[in-house]
Parts: sequence; C-alpha cells; structure tokens
Amino acid sequence: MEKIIVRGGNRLEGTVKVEGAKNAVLPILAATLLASEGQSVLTNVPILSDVFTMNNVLKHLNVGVEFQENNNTILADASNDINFEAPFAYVSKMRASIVVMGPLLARLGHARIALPGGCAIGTRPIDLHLKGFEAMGADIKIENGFVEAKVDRLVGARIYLDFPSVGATQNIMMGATLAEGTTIIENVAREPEIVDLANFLNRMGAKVVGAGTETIRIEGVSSMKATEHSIIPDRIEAGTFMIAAAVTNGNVFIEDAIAEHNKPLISKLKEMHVAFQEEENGLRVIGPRTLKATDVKTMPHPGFPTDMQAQMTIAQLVSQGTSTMTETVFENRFMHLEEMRRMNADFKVEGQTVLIHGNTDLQGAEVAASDLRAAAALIIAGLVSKGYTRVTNLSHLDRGYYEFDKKLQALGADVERVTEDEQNAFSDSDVEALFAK
Ligand SMILES: CC(=O)N[C@H]1[C@@H](OP(=O)(O)OP(=O)(O)OC[C@H]2O[C@@H](n3ccc(=O)[nH]c3=O)[C@H](O)[C@@H]2O)O[C@H](CO)[C@@H](O)[C@@H]1O
Ligand SMILES: C=C(OP(=O)(O)O)C(=O)O
Repeated sequence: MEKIIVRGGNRLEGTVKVEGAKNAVLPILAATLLASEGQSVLTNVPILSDVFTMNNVLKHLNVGVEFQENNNTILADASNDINFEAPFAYVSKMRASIVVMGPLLARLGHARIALPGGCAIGTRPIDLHLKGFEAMGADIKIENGFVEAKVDRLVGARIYLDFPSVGATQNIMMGATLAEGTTIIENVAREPEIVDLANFLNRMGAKVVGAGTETIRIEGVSSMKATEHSIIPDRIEAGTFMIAAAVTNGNVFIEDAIAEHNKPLISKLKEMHVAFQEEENGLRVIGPRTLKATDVKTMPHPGFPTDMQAQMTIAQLVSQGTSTMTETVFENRFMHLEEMRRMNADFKVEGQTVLIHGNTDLQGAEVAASDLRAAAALIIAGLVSKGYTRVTNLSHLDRGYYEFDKKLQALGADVERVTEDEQNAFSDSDVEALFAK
C-alpha cells in the first residue's frame, strides 16, 4: 500500500495544467457504444484508474478499445456485435459503469448490469435511471444482484426526474438517442459534463437540444456514427488546485481552467478574499494571508458542487472565524473530517451541516482517505499542517487525479509518494532527508 507524505508550510507557486474531466469522459466512453459504424476518437482523455475500468467494461462488451496514453487519446470501435452484460467485477469498482445501460438498451434492447450499490459517500440508488427506462417501455427486473432491462425498441416519453441526477440524466439521454419518437426529460442535471456528452452525441448524429438547461429534448434517430471529440477540462481538478493555492497563500496559474464552469466555487473563494485573474488559457489564483470564514451549501449545478465539498472544508478550517458546510447531495460525505480530528480539526457535525471553527493550528498525522475527494482534501490539509501528514488509501485518489503528488511538487510543495516498505523504513528525520533531495 502506498502513502503520500506531505510536509506542510510551503507556499504554492507556478503553473499547473488540468486534465480532461473524469466525469465527462466516463459517460462519453459509454456513448461510444451507440456508434454502429466507424471508430470514435476521444482526445484530452485523463489517465485515471476509472478510465481503465470503463475501458475494461467496454472491452467486455466487445468494443475494440485502444488507449494511447502518450497522447491522451482513446480509439473505440463498437461496430461489431456487442454484448449486453456488465459484470459485478467492473461495476463494483466504479458505480459510473451503470451509464452503459442507456446505450445498451438503445442499441440492443437488452442490458444486464450488476447493481452498483452504495459507497463511502452515500447509498446511491438508481431508481431514477430505471423509472426513465420503464417510462420508455423497458421491462425491468432485479434478480441476483443484477438489473436486467429488455425492450424491442425504446419509445420516446416525457420523464420528470424527482432530483436532477447526473447519472440518470446521462443514461436516459443516451437511451433516448436511438428511441422511436421524442423524449422530453424535465428537471435534468445541468452540469458542464452533461453538455459535453450532448455535444458528443449530436456529433454522432443524435438530435439532443437543451443540455445545460432544466429540460432536454431528444428526437430519436435510427443510427449513429463514430466521431471525434475533445473532452472538456476537469473543473473539479481545477477547483482542487484553487483551494490548494487559496490555503497556502499561493499564486498559481491553472492552465485550462474554465471560470464559467467553476462559478459557484470562485464566488465563495472570493468571499474568503481569494483573488482571481482570468488569463489566456486559464485562471490565476492568489491566496490571501488570511482566509475569511464563509458558509457553503452543496447543490446540483449551478450550485456549489458536492465534489468540492471536502476540499472546501479544509479552507474553512484554516479561515478566520466560524463557517458552516451543508451537504445536500449525498447523505454521508463528511468522513474526511472525522479523519481530520487527528489533525486537530475543530468542528461539530449536526445532521447535514457541519459547524467549522477556523483558525485552528492543524497538525500532521496519519490519515486514511475514504473517497476520492477526501483523499485530495487530506493532502491539501497536509500542505497547511505542522509537521508530517501521511495519507493512505490512495486508490481513491488515483480514480480521479493524475499525478497529484507530482503536480503539487512542481508548485513547490513537499510531497512524496512512497511504497509501504519505504514508508516503514522512514523516521521523520529520514523523511526530512527525502524532502532535502
Ligand atoms: C461519474 C460522475 O459523473 N459522478 C458524479 C455524479 O454522480 P452520480 O451520477 O452518481 O450522482 P447523482 O447526481 O445521480 O446523485 C445525486 C443524488 O441523487 C441520488 N439519486 C441518484 C440517482 C437515482 O436514481 N436516485 C437517487 O436517489 C443519489 O443518491 C445522490 O444523493 O454526480 C454527482 C453529483 O454531482 C457527483 O458527486 C459525482 O462525482
Ligand atoms: C463522487 C465522485 O465520483 P463517482 O460518482 O464516480 O463516485 C467524484 O468524482 O467525486
């Protein structure tokens, strides 16, 4: 098991480039299943374990997949006969695998997917996805840990989502592309990743309008062709570096960051006295000497993103004054804070809200990441803590951050990723020597 060791105290300075968005590329990879002709070419693809998992799902479904890591490109060819089953081995690794259901139902009229189950951040049901497919005529059964859906051809319908679920919006939207007639989905998710998916689908020959608004209308077509597409930059990775710059009194240029995609985060950080400058191809973030406390509530886009909640709580912990963080999207996303108690964090959880007493002197400790964003948050906490922080459970980090340790190092942070054997051999003075190299 590897660990990331952080020695706190350095100011971050320099340039960091963000990768393509994990949450955009995963549904777009699933969408390649819809092309019965040609080879999809996806560029700006991040090298992440989630992408390898989705590639494996596609290969299992008989899609030819080639990941050219040297130029962040994936070639995907779904022109052969495809299979209908996504097994537990993949779905249990990554819940986002469920988004192959819409494309499989659209293309084959048959999908059998292992049920994804919950995770450290919440229960994560898929009822809204299934309600949508049922409204479009699919017959759905849940048996032996699998959800199986069958239909001759999906038929367009009017579907209202009780909650603007990102995955349900994507799944139903993809299912509707090859359905008979028109589908109208109301109260949909409006995240930039939904718009990126709709753009890709339209380039493949689909007729999707309204992505980015509350209602999406899809006119079914009879077939779709492979196309080329460049994945949008990862707003959550960009946001994570914004927080890292903010808390370290840093001055960091985030190349490829799109301010429009991170409006709610930028607005909150400005309230905390962080300065932003839009420059060509990116955004400069300048952290103040002292951050001001602020109250934050996560909401579906364009509200404050739940995927930035953990990182934001670190900024709140080092702010002057008392802040609140209210999590409304997932029911259990404060696990990182419980780990942070060992780093001297001062907070009180009351239901969905946590009261954060800022201005605490954080202290390095050994902490375990419970999910992807918790991992990034704990590493950022290490940047502003006294002494050494050791973060374990890095498989979570690798799901969504490419070379996070190296990118922080390039900005001047003392961060090292070590194997367990190396780590066991290290006393603090050995680690000191490691950073002195
Ligand atoms: C791969 C990907 O893009 N993941 C993102 C996606 O996850 P994901 O698509 O899983 O998130 P959803 O928007 O679907 O989930 C939001 C909330 O809706 C609930 N829900 C969802 C579906 C459903 O059928 N029934 C139901 O009750 C969930 O339990 C959760 O409480 O959006 C989340 C919310 O922005 C982000 O945190 C994830 O990073
Ligand atoms: C929660 C996340 O991803 P997933 O939906 O894949 O678990 C995330 O990206 O923070």
